[in-house]
Amino acid sequence: MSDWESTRQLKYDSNEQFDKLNDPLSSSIDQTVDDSSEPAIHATGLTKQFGTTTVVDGVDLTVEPGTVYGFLGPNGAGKTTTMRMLTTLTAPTDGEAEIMGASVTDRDGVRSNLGYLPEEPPVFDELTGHEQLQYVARLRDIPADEADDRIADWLDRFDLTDDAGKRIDDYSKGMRQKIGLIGALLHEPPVVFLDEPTSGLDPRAARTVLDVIGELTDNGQTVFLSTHILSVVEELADTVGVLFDGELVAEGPPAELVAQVDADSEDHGSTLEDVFLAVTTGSRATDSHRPDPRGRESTAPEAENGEIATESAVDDGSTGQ
Ligand SMILES: Nc1ncnc2c1ncn2[C@@H]1O[C@H](COP(=O)(O)OP(=O)(O)OP(=O)(O)O)[C@@H](O)[C@H]1O
Repeated sequence: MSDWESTRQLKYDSNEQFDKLNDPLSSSIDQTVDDSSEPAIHATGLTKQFGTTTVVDGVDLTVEPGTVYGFLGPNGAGKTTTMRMLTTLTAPTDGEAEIMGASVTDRDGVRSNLGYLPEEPPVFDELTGHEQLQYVARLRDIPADEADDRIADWLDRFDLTDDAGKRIDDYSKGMRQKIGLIGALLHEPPVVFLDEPTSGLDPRAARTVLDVIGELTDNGQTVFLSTHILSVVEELADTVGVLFDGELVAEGPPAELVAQVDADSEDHGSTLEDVFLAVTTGSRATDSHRPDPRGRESTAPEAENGEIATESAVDDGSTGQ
């Protein structure tokens, strides 16, 4: 086991803005899943700085179509920031990323190919659940008849039919989460980004979400899944990426990562939790030569000061829109 030190744990208010996620410009309907060999998600050197603080640092990743990519990392590692760059909600400071071959700087080209469920579901409290989904369907240019059918099916699937006429203001956290998830999937996007999709859900609803993710990939859709629930990743992910202090410090099929930790510790019976603990202990600032499970030696720069950027340096998310 390594001697890496404990990681810094920085938090911030990451409320998303509904109109940025469901923008009328992002017209989309019946996206045809691209069956070419083009990656669904491809990023090279993806970097984000807030002021002088680098929170995502040169991330390279490739996600093949029809697979689940499990995105792990400690609180404050940069997962949400990475997802916001990949979903065009914030502009990279450096590096490039493509979704289904379209650059994330090409907002219209990308947004039609993706669905995103952020940590805070983008819903209007004053609408009913049904109205909210109709609104999303209109933004996504889904024909009314088709939208009605899809909405009815999803509401039924998530046990929301009887509550669909109630204002979202009166919904529980889990009900809001379900509406947010349906909104992300309604236009059947080729690539879906899910940030803690089972958050607040009861076991039955959480199981439905996991089943749905399996069905999405069966259908050729790609799922980029950020969660702290390792059993979900173990069950679903074809590839796991672990982000730590803004760097992708481990990546591979779960079984391979586990086998590597087994080998390193000369132990058996390691789990994904052991992988997580092994690669996220210590700090990037002090471990410029920590072992890299992807076979690279870290080229981590000197210590960031670890401070949260000042207000003036905060990205308000308006960039890249
Ligand atoms: N707009 C912003 N301005 C300044 N700093 C920010 C901003 N957004 C994020 N950060 C900082 O970037 C770092 C990464 O945050 P991010 O939300 O991406 O982490 P995370 O891995 O998603 O964390 P969690 O698991 O807790 O959700 C944190 O230190 C956070 O304080």
